[in-house]
Order: sequence, then C-alpha cells, then structure tokens
Amino acid sequence: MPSQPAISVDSLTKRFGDVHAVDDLSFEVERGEVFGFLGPNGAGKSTTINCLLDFTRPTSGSVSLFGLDAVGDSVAVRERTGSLLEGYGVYPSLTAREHVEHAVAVRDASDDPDELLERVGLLAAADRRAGDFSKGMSQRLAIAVALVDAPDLLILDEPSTGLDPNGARRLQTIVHEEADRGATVFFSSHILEQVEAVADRVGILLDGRLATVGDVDDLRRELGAGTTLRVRVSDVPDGLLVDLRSTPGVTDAVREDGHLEVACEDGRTKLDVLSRVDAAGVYEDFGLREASLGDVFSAYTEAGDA
Ligand SMILES: Nc1ncnc2c1ncn2[C@@H]1O[C@H](COP(=O)(O)OP(=O)(O)OP(=O)(O)O)[C@@H](O)[C@H]1O
Repeated sequence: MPSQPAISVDSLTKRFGDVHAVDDLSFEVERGEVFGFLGPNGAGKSTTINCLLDFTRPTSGSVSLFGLDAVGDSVAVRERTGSLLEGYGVYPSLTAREHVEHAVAVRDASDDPDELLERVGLLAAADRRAGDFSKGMSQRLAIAVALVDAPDLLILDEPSTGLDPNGARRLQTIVHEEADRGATVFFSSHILEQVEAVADRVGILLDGRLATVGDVDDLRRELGAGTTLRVRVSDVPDGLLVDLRSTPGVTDAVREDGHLEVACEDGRTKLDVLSRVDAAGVYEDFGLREASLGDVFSAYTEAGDA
C-alpha cells in the first residue's frame, strides 16, 4: 500500500464571520518533504496551520496527517508532530533548560535538553529565566522545544521571526538536518528568500487560496530576474499603478486589458507586488512571462501611461 502523505488538505475552508481566511484550499505534502508555505500577512497561513493541529475547526473540508484525521485523531497527530506557532509564549520564571526538560517529560522522550539548546545556539543562556529573553532568544527556545522527541512532522509558523542572521542560518541547518533524518518539514513565511533556501516545494497562498504550488527550482527560475509578472485584476483602482511603480525593485508597471504587467528585479519584489495588488482587493490570478526586447521597449515608451 502506498504510504499516506504527511499532510493532505482537501477543500479546506475556514470563515471568521464574513472573512474567508482559507478558501477551498487543497494540497498535499509528501513524507520527507520540506514544504514552504508562502504568503503575505493575512493570507491565511496561520489559520491553515491551526487547522492542521486542530486548534481551529474547519468551516468545511478536511485535513489529514499521515492518514490521521486532524480533528478526530488530533491526539495521535500531535504525538507525531513538533510545532512552533505564532505568538509562542514562554513561562517567564522558568529557565531555558527547564522549558526543554518540561517538554521532554511531557512527551516521555529521552532527548538531552542541553544538546537541543546547543543546536539552537542557546546553551550559554540555559540557566537564564526565559522571561528576560529577547524576542529572538524566545524564538530559538521555541524551536528547541519543537525538536523534542524527533517528531515525524515539524510545523513551523514563521520560524524566522525575530532571528538575527546567525539564528536564521542555524534554522536553515536545523531544517536540513531534520529533513536528512527523514522528517517532513512544513513551514510558513512571508519572505521568499527564506523559503527558497531550504524548501523542496513551495505553495504561495494569497487571500486564502493557493496562487501556485510547485518545485522550488522551477519557481525560482520563474520568479528569477528577467521575468515580468502578469497579474489578472478585477479593476485598477486609483493610485495602484503609482503605488506599484514606487515599490522598491519594480522597474515598470503598466495596465494591459484586464491585467497589470509589472517588471520586477527579483522574486522578493514579485511577492511584494502580489501582496499590494491583493491588499487593493483586485487580485484574481497571476502568471509570469519572460521579458522580451519588446517589453523592455514598451516599458520605456509606456511608462508615462496610467
Ligand atoms: N480568530 C479570528 N477571528 C477573526 N478573523 C481571523 C481570526 N484568525 C484569523 N482571522 C483573519 O483571517 C485572515 C487570515 O489570517 P491568518 O492569521 O491566517 O493569516 P497569515 O497568513 O497567517 O498572516 P500573518 O503572516 O500576518 O500571520 C485574516 O484576514 C485575519 O484577520
């Protein structure tokens, strides 16, 4: 029998009142895969993750992990999953080591707390009260706790929040190490560069829907330098083109039929553009196109048109 995917999301919808936080979302993550879940603020990443871990119940649709139902089998799911959620709160009076010791005891695991603290670069602060930690130190501690008991699946919501460059590098190493031992890693971010550095595949979430999902190398090529973003929009509100043209990394933005053609210097800029179009409430779809000499020409000649 083929093994079940690590994560299977099937027509997941979650509404909060009038807000469609997640809208008919479907995708799968294979075992052993590192999957980057990318999207701007408010796209629905945390809501999806909360549904994976049964902290939020779907309005409709379903989620299963290793073939286990996220709602009905949530205890079994959590036993196999290490997670780092947004807004992880520390116990102010406990030391870093005590946090990890507690997690090891709760999971009935045999990890050496100091080894985990060493991996996240927090060993020197092992005996300090977590209440005195900086944001980045708390984040490192949360990562150490997520690693307890070598989980089959790591779910990390914006794990690089607050990390300095050294911490971000350590995180990348940890993700590689976890994948090497066979774990599945699912992590969200709103920063393309952080995702593409470690992910095998990436899904881009916009407005609760997957705008695209695919191999990170393909996406990197598509989003790489020299391509033009073609965004289908329902309307072009006043000021949007001006806003896009003043976005750092955008070399030109023009309107063409029901589309915006936006020339961008790099992948980060493209994500920024999608996010701005989305924020204007007119995003429908996007595609990418190699820039031709003609594009370059029209970019220069049409730059004054709105
Ligand atoms: N408990 C809630 N009650 C009402 N609305 C909510 C709730 N949780 C999320 N939302 C809304 O759902 C949408 C998606 O939010 P979500 O936190 O999932 O996005 P996100 O992609 O994780 O964003 P960020 O990168 O800012 O964390 C937003 O419009 C948010 O305001």
